Amino acid sequence: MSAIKIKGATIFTMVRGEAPYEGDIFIRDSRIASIGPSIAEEAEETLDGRGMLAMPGLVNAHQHSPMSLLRAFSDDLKLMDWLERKMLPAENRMTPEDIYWGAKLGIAEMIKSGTTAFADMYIHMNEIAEAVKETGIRASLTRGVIGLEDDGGRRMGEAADLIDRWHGQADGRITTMVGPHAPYTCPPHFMKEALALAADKGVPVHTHLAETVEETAKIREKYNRTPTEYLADTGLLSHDHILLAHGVHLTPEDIKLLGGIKGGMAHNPVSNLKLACGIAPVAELLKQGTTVGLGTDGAGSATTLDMFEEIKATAWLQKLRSGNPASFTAGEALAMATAGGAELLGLRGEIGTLEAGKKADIILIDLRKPHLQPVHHAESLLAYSVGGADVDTTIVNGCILMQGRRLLTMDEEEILRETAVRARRITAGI
Ligand SMILES: CSC[C@H]1O[C@@H](n2cnc3c(O)ncnc32)[C@H](O)[C@@H]1O
Ligand SMILES: [Zn+2]
Repeated sequence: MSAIKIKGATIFTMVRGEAPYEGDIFIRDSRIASIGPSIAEEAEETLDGRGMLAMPGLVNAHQHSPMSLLRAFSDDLKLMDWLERKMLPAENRMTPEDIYWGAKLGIAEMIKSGTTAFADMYIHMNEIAEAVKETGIRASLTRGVIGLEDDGGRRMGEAADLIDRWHGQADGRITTMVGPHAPYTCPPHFMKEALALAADKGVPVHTHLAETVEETAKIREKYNRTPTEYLADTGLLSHDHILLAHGVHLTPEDIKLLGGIKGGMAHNPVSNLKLACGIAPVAELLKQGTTVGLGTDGAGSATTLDMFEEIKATAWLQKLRSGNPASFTAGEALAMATAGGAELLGLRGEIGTLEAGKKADIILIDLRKPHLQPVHHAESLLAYSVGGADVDTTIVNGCILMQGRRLLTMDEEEILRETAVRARRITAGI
């Protein structure tokens, strides 16, 4: 039994309708035991929350964590060129060890910028799972599978092994999904095979959808469908839980189809901006009843894994798109980065808000800085002024992973040393 008390913080539970208040949080083992204006019970460890804002940890709902090795490696290309000419050749050179260190680099950045849970899709997933287990973060892991090559079967086998070996491991911090990569890399029979595996194992499906106009044109030419209709035809949209990434190019009919899904859409605005993919119709999806969370996508496109950047970009893009600054609020963007992401990872009821009984995934933001004062409206400050570097403390599953900006479960120097050498080797000459 371990207990931690956060004392005298500004608590922003992010429970709908609750305003921030001064108070304490008492954590016992992995959960919030009590939360309120004043808690008398003493704990083995007390964190001084004065000057800090406590809020739910951020959930990065779509990521490729080892792509941190490819950060700032390739700019100014369209998605297909970027993927085929730069990312895939570099990925083909990555060893399982590279993946392990790349994932650790990504996880270090996430913990340092307030992300406590993430959804990952990549290759060599055992190494990513080991990194998640060691570092203490929470993750939903997916072996990305592509059905265009003749070893798709082996990859599907690896997807099944990942689920058997890791689902529910690391004190329940790891869950898993099945990941057919995208409509343009997975023909119908392969999509159906992936769906059958997900149904058999009882796990969600995680896939990319409708990211570019080129994808839309390709799927129209091949199947005379929109990418969304294509997924509906293969049965994926009727699965028990589906995590879709992007959803930039959607027709009104597509949006209606997506209104009925269980799971939701991960919006990745920074990656979509940088690759000039477009602006996703987030407001329309929400109106239709689709849950929307936020993701960064890999650092190979977004360049950072700072979810506060995604929160800002989401609110600003939706305001710009509608031409109405009142059309999308700071609170909506924050809710997408917390409760929305929790729903997408299948963890609603466990994370996403600060409530007694929920998992203790909490971040403390140090507000004692010129760019964070005065505090008129906490939501506006969090959405528009706070950056990842303002996170002082990160707690996952009741364990402190960062305190005073110092990582407690990782050797930061070692990670920087290892990844610098590996990144150079992987990208040489590409
Ligand atoms: C087979 S593992 C996942 C695979 O996805 C690639 N990827 C990274 N970012 C994107 C994106 O924005 N759209 C499509 N695919 C992407 C990554 O490089 C891996 O190869
Ligand atoms: Zn992606």
